[in-house]
Formats: sequence, C-alpha cells, structure tokens
Amino acid sequence: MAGLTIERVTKHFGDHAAVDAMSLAIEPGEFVALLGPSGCGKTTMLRMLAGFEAVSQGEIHLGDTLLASATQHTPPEARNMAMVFQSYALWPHMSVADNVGYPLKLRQIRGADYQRRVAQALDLVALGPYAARTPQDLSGGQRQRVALARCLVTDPAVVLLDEPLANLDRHLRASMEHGFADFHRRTGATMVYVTHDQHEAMALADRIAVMRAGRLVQWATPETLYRRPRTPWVASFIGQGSQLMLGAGAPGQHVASTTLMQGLHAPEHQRTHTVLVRPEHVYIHANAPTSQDLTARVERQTFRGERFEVHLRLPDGVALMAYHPEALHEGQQVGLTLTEGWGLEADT
Ligand SMILES: Nc1ncnc2c1ncn2[C@@H]1O[C@H](COP(=O)(O)OP(=O)(O)OP(=O)(O)O)[C@@H](O)[C@H]1O
Repeated sequence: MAGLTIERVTKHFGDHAAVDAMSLAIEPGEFVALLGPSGCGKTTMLRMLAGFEAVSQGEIHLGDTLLASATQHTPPEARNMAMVFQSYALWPHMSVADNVGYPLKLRQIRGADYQRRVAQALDLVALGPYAARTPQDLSGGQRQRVALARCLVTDPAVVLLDEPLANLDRHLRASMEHGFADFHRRTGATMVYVTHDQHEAMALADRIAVMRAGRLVQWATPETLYRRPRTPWVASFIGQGSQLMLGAGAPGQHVASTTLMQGLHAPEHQRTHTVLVRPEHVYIHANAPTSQDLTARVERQTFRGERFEVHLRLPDGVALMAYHPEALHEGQQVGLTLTEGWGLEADT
C-alpha cells in the first residue's frame, strides 16, 4: 500500500485552470472522495492521477515515487493504478471471467496463476457463479462489480473511481455503496472516488476533498464537513441548514445558544457574522409560542417518514429550517430555541 501526494497541482486547458494549485496528502489505504459541482475539476484531477492527462504545474507522488510534474509523466500503465468508469467499459461479447482476466493477459499471466486470480477477484465482488455469463446478461450493479473485479485483479496500489454509480437507480446505488465499502475493507487499497453527490461521498469516504472552480475549499472527514464547514458555500453544499446574520459568532467556532439568541436580536448594522444553524439545532415549541424570546411562522412542511422538515419564517423575514416529530399547521406561530450554531468565514 502506498499513499498519494498531490502538491500544488494545476491543469490548464488554454487560459482556463480546470484544477488550480490543488494539494492533498492521501494516506495509504485511505478512501477519499473528490466532491464538487459539475465542472469543478474533479474528473480532471482524477485523470491526472491516472496519467491520462499531464499536469501543467505541481507534482504527484505515489509513496516515494514521482509520477508526474511539469517535466515528467509516467504513463498510465506504469503507475500501478486501476480506474473504474461510469460506463463500466466492459467487453460486451466476452464472458465475465474473460473481462476480469483481460488485464492479466495483457501482462502475459497465464495458466493456474491466471485462473486463481480471476476466481479470487470474482469472489471478492460475490460474482463467482456468474463467471460464464456475458455482461449483457447482468444488471447494472453486477456490471459495475465486474468492472471492480477487473480493476482488482492486478492488485493495484490505488483504485480510481469516476462517478461509478451515476448510471444506477437510487435503490441500487445504496446497495452498491455497501459493496464499495466492503470492497475497500477487504482489499485495503487506496481509493479516490469522484462524485458530485454529497450523500455518496459522506457514506463512503474517510476524508472528502470539496472542490469549487478548480480549487480545494475544504479537506476533512465527513463529520467535520457537516459540523464545522469552513465557508457558507461548503455549508450549503453539505447537508441542510440555515445561515443567519448575527451580531455575534466568530468564524471557526461554536456559537452557544444564549449567544445565538442575543445575536439575533442585535441591531441590524451589527449583524455582520454568518452563523450556520443546522435543522436539528432548532427546537420548536409548538404549544406555548408567546413565552419564547424567538417566534416564527410555519411556512410549509414536508413529511419525511421519521420526522417533518419544517420551513419557518422569522419576524424579520429570515428563513429557517427545523425538524419536528409531529405535523404543524401552515401559518401557525411557534416559539423557537436555537441550541447551537457554527461561525463561518467568508467564501473565497
Ligand atoms: N480536454 C479538455 N479541454 C478543455 N477543457 C476541458 C477539458 N476537460 C475538461 N475541461 C474543462 O475543465 C473544467 C473541469 O472539468 P471536469 O470534467 O474536470 O469537471 P468535473 O468536476 O469532473 O465535472 P462533471 O461532474 O460535470 O464531470 C470544465 O470547465 C471543463 O469544461
């Protein structure tokens, strides 16, 4: 196993920097997601790791080995990495076993060693009984597992995955998420996973690199991104919540309930601090609203099974989102307690 180091990597297409001075130190065996909206440079970064794109500036190392710099480019086949694509890229007329074994044939591995490694890779994705079928006779999820087995068979140090679940329906995506987590546990490979789906990234990754317009905006565990997002943009990209302008709250610090409540009542010109309040930190007093310092009107609510998602409006017009176990009435006045907040720094 080896870690990957990305040092101030930039990729220009003409005048446009698709990736701009990106740095990440990925630990050996870590499962990392590159997350961001369409066009933020995730795929370009992954393709530079794979060696399909040259870097314009910066360096990429695998362990102690320099793979890429402005003056050096190790070709993809010499990087000991494997890539899984959204489109699976399987050979339609070859059997599942032949698809999986193809990279071994390219490396002149034959005979008993070949058979053993194909069988092991198929077992790892629970497709042993499907070895003789062709990909056409498999479901989308099974095809993606064949693609995984094929990338494993060569024992790569790093597995790169480019939106591998994008073509699957929601139900299958959830079960494949378990499949990927299991696959990662069993192989211990370093994995870099590109997605624009925050739920997928949060469910799978040890750490997430959040990208925007070619730049890294935050590099942290899923829990840290949710609880301690750096900027308003990250806070709105990850999870739900409301961003309030308050007369209190320092960037990068928790804001206690009393400070929050006082900060909300500060004169408008003093309300210069952006504070994130997640819905689970908004407590609704449905029965005695007038005894509360803070009141709001219920604008609408959505039933989510285990709870209602409630959209509220404060007297000064600010929107706030909360969860509540029971149905409320639209237009109803409720009292609120904000139990905690998180101070954000300005977007860069
Ligand atoms: N070969 C290329 N030539 C010119 N511009 C490119 C090329 N590849 C990507 N780009 C541009 O670089 C930027 C980043 O593209 P990239 O595909 O890396 O984004 P992404 O975050 O993976 O997006 P998506 O989620 O839509 O795949 C985009 O503006 C894109 O148009």
